[in-house]
Formats: sequence, C-alpha cells, structure tokens
Amino acid sequence: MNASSSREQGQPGTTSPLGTERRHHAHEANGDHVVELRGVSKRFGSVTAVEDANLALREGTLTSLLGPSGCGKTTLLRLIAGLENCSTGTITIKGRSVDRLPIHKRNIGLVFQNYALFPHKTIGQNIAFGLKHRKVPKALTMEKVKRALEIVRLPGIEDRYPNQLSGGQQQRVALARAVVFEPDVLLLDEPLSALDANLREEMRVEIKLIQRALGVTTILVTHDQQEALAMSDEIVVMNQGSIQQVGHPKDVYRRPCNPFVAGFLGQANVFPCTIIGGVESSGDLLRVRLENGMELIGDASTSDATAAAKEAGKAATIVIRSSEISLSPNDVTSGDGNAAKGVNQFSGQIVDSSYLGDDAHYLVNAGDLSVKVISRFGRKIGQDADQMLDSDAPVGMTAPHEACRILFST
Ligand SMILES: Nc1ncnc2c1ncn2[C@@H]1O[C@H](COP(=O)(O)OP(=O)(O)OP(=O)(O)O)[C@@H](O)[C@H]1O
Repeated sequence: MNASSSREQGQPGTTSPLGTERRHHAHEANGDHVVELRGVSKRFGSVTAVEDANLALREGTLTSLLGPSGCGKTTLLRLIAGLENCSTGTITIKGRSVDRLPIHKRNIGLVFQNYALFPHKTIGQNIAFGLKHRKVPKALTMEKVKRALEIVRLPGIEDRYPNQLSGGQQQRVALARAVVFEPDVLLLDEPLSALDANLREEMRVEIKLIQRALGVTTILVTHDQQEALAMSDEIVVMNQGSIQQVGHPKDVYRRPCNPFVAGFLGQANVFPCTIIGGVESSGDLLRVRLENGMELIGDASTSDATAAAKEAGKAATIVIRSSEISLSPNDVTSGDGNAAKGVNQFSGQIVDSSYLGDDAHYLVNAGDLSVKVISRFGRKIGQDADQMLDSDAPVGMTAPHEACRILFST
C-alpha cells in the first residue's frame, strides 16, 4: 500500500502499523518517487567514488545498491543520508531538495552492519532515542516503542540491555530504532553481513516482511547478490562509481545490459567473440565466432547497442549462464548454432565436478574453452536422484540461442 494509491482513490490517509496517520507529503510533482538523484557525483581528492548517478525510487519499494567492493555503493548511501555532501548534482526526498539539510533533518532511518546500539541504555531507551529528539510525549513514546518491538517480533524486552541479546536480536532492535519515528526513507548498510549464514537468510525474509508491512521506502547496500535478488523490488548494479543497470531482480539477472552486469550476477560463462553476421530468421539473433574458432548463435536483443556495433567483424561478448547449459552424457556433433533447432550444441570433456546437494557444478573443457555448467538434480522416482556425470567423461552441451546473450561494452 503506498500513499499515492490512496491518494488516487481519494482516501484521506492510512494508519501505519506504528499507530500514526500516514502523512501524505506534497510530492505530487514527482509522482511516486520518494528519493530522486540527478547527476550526483562525489569526489574524494582524485578518487571519483560516485559518477553522475541518476535514480528515482518509488514509494514503498526496497532498492538494493549492489556491486563489488569499492564501487561506490556506501558513498551513494551516505550522500542520501547526508553523511557526505555531493560534489555535483542534487538529491530530493519527497519532493524537497535535501542538499543543504544535515542528517537529522532528513527524516531518515539508518541501520548499519554493526548494530550501533548504545550499550549502557536499555532496549527501550535505545529505541526511544530518536523519539526523544523529536520531543514525542513520554506516554506516546512508550506506546511506539512497544509497537516497534512487536513489529520486529521481540515484544516485552524494553528493560533488557544490548549485551543480553543475540546478534540477530540486536539487529532487530536496530531496525526497530530506525523505523519507530516513521522515517520517509530507511537506509540499510550491509545490515546482515555480521550474522552467520542461516541467520542471515532468516533475517532477509524478516526485514522484507517488516519493510512491506511498514511500506517504508528502503535502500539496502549489499555486495551479496543473493541478498539483493531475494529482497529487492529493484536492483541498482554499480561498478567503479557508475550505475550500470537498474531493474527488477529478474530483469537484471535474465537481461543484463552489459558484460559487467552479466559476469557479476550469477554464475556465467563470459567469452569474447567477433560478430559474423545476422541470422536470417531473426533480427535479434547474431552468429559469432569465439577465440577458439567455435561458432555460436546468440541473442542481441537485451543490448541497446547501435546497428553499427552489431556489424560483421565487430568485437562483442557472449554470455551463457552456467545453469542454462544442459549436459548430456554423450558426445554431440559440435555445431554452431543450428538455426533450425534453436540451440547451440558443442562437445567437451568434464575436468572437474563438485556435488553441492541440490546442484552439481562441472567444469568442462571444450577445445581451449573452460565452460562452467550447473546441473540441478531432478527428483525422478526409481532413479538415483543425485547421479553425477563422471569426471573425464565426454559430454554434449546444449544451450538455447536466446540463453546465449550477446553484449557490447558500453
Ligand atoms: N572518505 C573517503 N576518502 C577517500 N576515499 C574514499 C572515502 N570514502 C570512500 N572512498 C573511496 O571511494 C571509493 C568508493 O568507496 P565506497 O566505500 O563507497 O565503496 P563500496 O562499494 O561501499 O565498497 P565496500 O563494499 O568495500 O564497502 C573507493 O575507492 C574508496 O576508497
């Protein structure tokens, strides 16, 4: 439920799970966009941490900033929070420029990796901290703290101290403290990275449910792609200070716009290639030659490259997700893309295999190429469900043309 939908239906307002009337701010000029960045850059001396970032975040959504270490995601979050000033560009929150506003005037909730609870204050006092600064009356404060603890499923622990809680519980309290004053935006900086793997997965779901229940527009910084894919309405993939792609997790995963995004998200085979030409039957399919001479057919529809970039002789990259290659225990007739069949077929030899419970990971040599393949075990009655293919075995590999993405460097 977001404020704009109730506006459209002519409703006066809604009551949040934290008990107050939702404020409908005057941000109609920006439609549903709660946070907007226009041409935002940040330089530290000679280092450009963020370069010309343009983003618009819809009300009530969870957006992840995802990318490798040093790509600028924390800096971008700190710019939105007001912990850093932009070198160029402008940031608006709910329609008003916050460029000159310090953090405490931006109505932002923050959760960091290391909880940052005050150790000598009780849980109740920790959560009430932001309300005290907003001069909320005591009785209402106690009510809001109680509700916030119920929302994070830790009711009645107001009088305990942080060191009496587990890491996961402390992180829930940090979340309660960040949302209790009903911020316009919730910023989460690697909130789960200090937790062990099982708890992290549990907390992913928990945070997502709380975020949805509150309807608070949220930005999450993470370098963990599983976390971003599992939790986000939108993912912003960054590299070297620049936003590479913004989209729904499925689109970013299935339809990466450039070789960086394709290689960063999921397990993929990324091979340099040269364009040979188009395939008659389809404008989006191109025939390419790999460095080892192998010819494949791939789909260039996700790339917004110009027609000139797709001409014969031009360099490109072909990306084949490991999970989109099927292995068969027999050698196949190597063939480029047999256009009529709609698949590329090539043969190779398994050089390494790993059993991972639900999947088998294989490394297959195909004439100078190392191809990574992930096979999901099927559950077939009467068969050994976890049957692995033998190492050293000759195998055939098949990948549909549309699963072989041809991308161009931008
Ligand atoms: N205060 C600073 N002074 C100088 N350089 C900085 C400062 N903060 C960040 N940088 C540089 O800006 C770049 C982006 O850093 P940032 O912390 O935003 O990346 P990140 O994607 O969050 O990385 P990580 O996942 O490792 O935290 C890096 O090259 C970093 O060294």
